[in-house]
Amino acid sequence: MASPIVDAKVVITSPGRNFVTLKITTAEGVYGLGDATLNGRELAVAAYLTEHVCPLLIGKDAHRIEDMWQYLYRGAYWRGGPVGMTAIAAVDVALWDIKAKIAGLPLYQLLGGACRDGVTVYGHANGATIEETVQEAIRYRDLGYRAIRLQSGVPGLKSTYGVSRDKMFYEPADAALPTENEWSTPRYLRMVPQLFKAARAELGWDVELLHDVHHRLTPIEAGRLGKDLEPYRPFWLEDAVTAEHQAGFRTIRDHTTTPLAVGEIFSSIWDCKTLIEEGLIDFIRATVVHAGGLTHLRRIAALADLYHVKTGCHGATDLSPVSMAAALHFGLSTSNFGIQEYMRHTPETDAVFPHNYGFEDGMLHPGDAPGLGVDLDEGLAARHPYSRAYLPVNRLQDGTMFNW
Ligand SMILES: O=C(O)C(=O)C[C@H](O)[C@H](O)CO
Ligand SMILES: [Mg+2]
Repeated sequence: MASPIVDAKVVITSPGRNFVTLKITTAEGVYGLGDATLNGRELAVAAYLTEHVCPLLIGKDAHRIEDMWQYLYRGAYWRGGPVGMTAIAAVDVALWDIKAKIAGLPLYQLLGGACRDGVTVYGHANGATIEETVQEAIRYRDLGYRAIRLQSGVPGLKSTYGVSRDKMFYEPADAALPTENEWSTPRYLRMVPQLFKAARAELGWDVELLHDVHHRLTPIEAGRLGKDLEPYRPFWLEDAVTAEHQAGFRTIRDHTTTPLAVGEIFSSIWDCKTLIEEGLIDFIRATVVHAGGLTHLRRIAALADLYHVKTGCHGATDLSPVSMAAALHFGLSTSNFGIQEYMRHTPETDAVFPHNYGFEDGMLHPGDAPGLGVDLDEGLAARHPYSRAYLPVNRLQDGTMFNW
């Protein structure tokens, strides 16, 4: 039985940070939500959806999710890219939400059912110094986290990626024009092994420790860091080199057994096909909102499974609760799930997006409400108008423009 789409609209709200949400409604009055947030470029996706995608949806059958995906991807001559793939993701997730609501089942049941008790997540411990970061990691462990990402300030640098004032709610998109960060690879490479040594001494070995390089090393520098960290058995080293320099991962692999993760900025399976097939990575971080939705992320995971690569989806605050819920339904039902990033949203964001998922004992569970289990309070959303916010840019200490 068909469920014709009668409305598709974009809601932009900023309860502390910007979010773009697509709401699709069917003739029966069932609606589904899809996240379309692309940090710092939100209005580009909003316009793409409103001007070029929403008109295509009206009258189409909401149940034909695969066909809709192919229509929007293959049917568009200009394929791929973060803006287009985020827009497709929003449609895709909203349609899965609708289908599961109509079926009266939590979405993970339609994706094959649970294959684990919950979705193990990692939290973010950070501090201005190694001591502060380790104290934060202890706090996260005491909150029940079994996996913790460690990011610390670097002596001699006035600011560093991953270190924030507010410890629970890290928000890098912090200004109406980009903040300028400062970077020194030698200073950083001296700090990280000391951080892991101190963390293992205090936390022991029962907790997984992760680290995000945030695209800042050359392959040989990353190989050196991976080797230096081996004694402390990190769960992964993330984005060790720029994501587009795929051959760089071969060099890193030649020098270290530290597991490698990449992919939060990937838009499609084509961005990670070689990395997966050639065994150059251990975790693929492609995420539901930026890689074409659940339909496409499941394809990526299926390819990765063949090569023993696990998922480790991006889950920063710029992925709205709609994306977090979709990631949890996906993680619960995907056999080669590895870990899920979990940066908590602020209470203001949670109020705009009331949701069913909950954290217990180091794991999130999406809950058993039909669909995604997330709603959008449009009245409240309207009280938080869009406010332009950029991610920072980064320069070396001599002023050279660098990767952020
Ligand atoms: O969460 C991570 O691993 C990140 O690297 C966070 C990103 O910088 C952030 O989501 C960019 O929008
Ligand atoms: Mg990252």
